[in-house]
Amino acid sequence: MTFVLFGATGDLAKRKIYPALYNLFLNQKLPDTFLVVGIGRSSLSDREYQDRVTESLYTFSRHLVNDKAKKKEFVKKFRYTQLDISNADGYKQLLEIVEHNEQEFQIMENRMFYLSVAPEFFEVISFNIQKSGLGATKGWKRLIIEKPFGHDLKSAQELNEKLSRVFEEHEIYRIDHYLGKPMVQNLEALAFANPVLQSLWNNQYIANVQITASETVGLEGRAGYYDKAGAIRDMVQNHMMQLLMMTAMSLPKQISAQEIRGEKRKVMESLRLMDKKEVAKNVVRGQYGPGEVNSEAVIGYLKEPGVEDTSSNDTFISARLWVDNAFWEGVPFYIRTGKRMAEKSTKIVIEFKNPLKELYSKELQNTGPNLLIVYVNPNEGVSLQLNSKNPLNGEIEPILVNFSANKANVPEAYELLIHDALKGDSTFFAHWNEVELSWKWVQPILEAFEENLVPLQTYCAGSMGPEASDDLLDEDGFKWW
Ligand SMILES: NC(=O)C1=CN([C@@H]2O[C@H](COP(=O)(O)OP(=O)(O)OC[C@H]3O[C@@H](n4cnc5c(N)ncnc54)[C@H](OP(=O)(O)O)[C@@H]3O)[C@@H](O)[C@H]2O)C=CC1
Ligand SMILES: O=C1O[C@H](COP(=O)(O)O)[C@@H](O)[C@H](O)[C@H]1O
Repeated sequence: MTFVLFGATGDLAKRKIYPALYNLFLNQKLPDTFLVVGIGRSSLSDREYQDRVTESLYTFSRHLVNDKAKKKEFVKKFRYTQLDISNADGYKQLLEIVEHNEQEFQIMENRMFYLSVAPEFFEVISFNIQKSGLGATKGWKRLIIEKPFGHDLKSAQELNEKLSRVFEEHEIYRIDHYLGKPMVQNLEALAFANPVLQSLWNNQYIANVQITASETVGLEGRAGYYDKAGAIRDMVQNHMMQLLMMTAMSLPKQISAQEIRGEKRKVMESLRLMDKKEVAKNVVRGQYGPGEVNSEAVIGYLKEPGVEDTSSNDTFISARLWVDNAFWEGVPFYIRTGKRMAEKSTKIVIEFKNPLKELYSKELQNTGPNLLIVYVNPNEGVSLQLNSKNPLNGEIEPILVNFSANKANVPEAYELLIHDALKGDSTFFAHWNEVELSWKWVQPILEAFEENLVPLQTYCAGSMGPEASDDLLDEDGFKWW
């Protein structure tokens, strides 16, 4: 297999892709014969490129690089080609290099094209892969692409149309790194391996579902991208919607990529679309002001380097969604995500109905609802909030039954995903249908923001977002957990 990596000198390659490949190599999960052909604009010799790969392993690999011989064997597989992505002629030379190496090292003609470059290059690269003959292999060809997939519904559809001239849907692996997180991959197992949960996973027992992805970081030098994207495109259209699909999907008859993606698609098809005039009733749009995060003073968004002081970009979104199918009719799904919030936490909270409270209101006055909490990041685990009698005072009070996953040596999201793509398993990649349906839900929100139909609420850095976000749940008699 030849792993053709566009963007080989970039940040993602250095932080995620090389360490992931190295860990797969150590665990013997890469094909016996493989070669990585890295592509960038910079001028580098193979040796200089290999040194960069080595440096990335020392800095970012989850395994210590203490076996020098193994490390040497691994980096020997890396070759570098300087190529301007938009220059069609350069791809002929790239084909020659790939073919030469395939022959010399008897590598099977399986080619993985990984586009770790800005999205405006996706189209030209795929076009040139086809035109140069790189895509005409005797084995398989696959494409891994990073987000963002389009800027809105129309641009996503156009991009997909162009990619699908070169790659069939089953050859395209759209990375959403949230789908590579072990606890997200565990969601379906939690349901199918636990009949007790499975039988409760519907509107008869569940009062609401809350999905939070809060971050403490601010812009991290990415103003150029983020100020145009906002939380709505950066997190909601992709990661939050994937978490929603994974939570709301019904158990498929078989655990296969096709069936799971089919169930996710059904969720998206049942998602109630909003008219842009309804957006303000269901979506809260926020931007952080100055404040304190982890006991340190931080500046507000408008003072961040690279951000115009008139920017109305959203750094926080919360929203109420409805999945109009037989399982979820009447159950609100709430999502919230933002930068510069009080804590770094991604979690899914299922709040169960509490019919007994009506009957025993006096006895159960100190109790809480039953909650199932799936901690995705940075902690991984599951908690169940039950009510139990406190032997000290005889009161019935909430208690938490906790399971914390052992994170030692758990593969990182990119490792799991690259391994799946190499095996041809697309279960945890975003299918085009999911991406398109997700943009369909997001599109009226983009338009409402554009036309200023939704007030921009300022929140203090270090808080859990604007008050309006709490009000959204309060209207329905709930609160964020
Ligand atoms: N970094 C991250 O953590 C994440 C990134 N992503 C996505 O991954 C992709 C890559 O991001 P990132 O690595 O951060 O980007 P960088 O800006 O760090 O790297 C961009 C890469 O593209 C190469 N490049 C740019 N223009 C050309 C050109 N004309 N011809 C050839 N090569 C070119 C650069 O080469 P050179 O250095 O030689 O100029 C470099 O290797 C983006 O789509 C981003 O949205 C997604 C999630 C997280
Ligand atoms: O894709 C992105 O995700 C990160 C958050 O990822 P996590 O794994 O740390 O939860 C976010 O910071 C970034 O803005 C976004 O592009």
